[in-house]
Amino acid sequence: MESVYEKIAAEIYEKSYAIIDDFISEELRTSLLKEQSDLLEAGKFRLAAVGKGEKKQVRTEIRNDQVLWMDPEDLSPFEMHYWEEVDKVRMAINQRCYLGLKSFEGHFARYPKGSFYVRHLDQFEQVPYRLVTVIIYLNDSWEQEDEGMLRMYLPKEDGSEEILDIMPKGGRMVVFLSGEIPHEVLPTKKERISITGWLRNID
Ligand SMILES: O=C(O)CCC(=O)C(=O)O
Ligand SMILES: [Fe+2]
Repeated sequence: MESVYEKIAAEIYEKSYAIIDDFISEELRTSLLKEQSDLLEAGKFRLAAVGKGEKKQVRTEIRNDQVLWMDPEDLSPFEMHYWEEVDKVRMAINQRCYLGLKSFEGHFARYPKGSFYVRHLDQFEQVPYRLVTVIIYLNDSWEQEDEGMLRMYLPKEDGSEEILDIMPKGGRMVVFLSGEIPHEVLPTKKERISITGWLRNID
């Protein structure tokens, strides 16, 4: 039988994105959510920046979420568990798509009520090594009226775009090619928690 990792890889190969519900167990989801809220309370989150290196700056008209980067050298047991799962996704994508993915970087993200992230690509000049975006949502519950959708703009053969809105339901994983799918986070009506990361072709 095809594993969930192989299924993700096959979908990435076929359509450049994959959405998998219940990718992590409820136990791991609630543990990561609790960890996030403890870190937030400890004042560890910062307003997210855009750009990289000298061009890095906080621009709240572009994005106004708060993030906490994970330290690969100092992962908590739950973070480690999640990274191991992501590593299986990495290997499956390499087998199927030959992307030569070598490592992962990621951060917790908290979108307070009213926050958003306007349309962008995750791969840009300063971060060409980001090949695959991997997001896991940690929210306890999410309803249509909470908004805060991830809106993906899927490029079509005729040059037009198809819009796909995805609810940030807890346990749901979204994977897509960082350089190919523009996307945005629509303004959220409720606090919205996730881990966003990127598989890279560098160590
Ligand atoms: O949280 C999401 O749904 C997407 C976040 C995002 O686009 C990013 O952090 O680059
Ligand atoms: Fe993004």
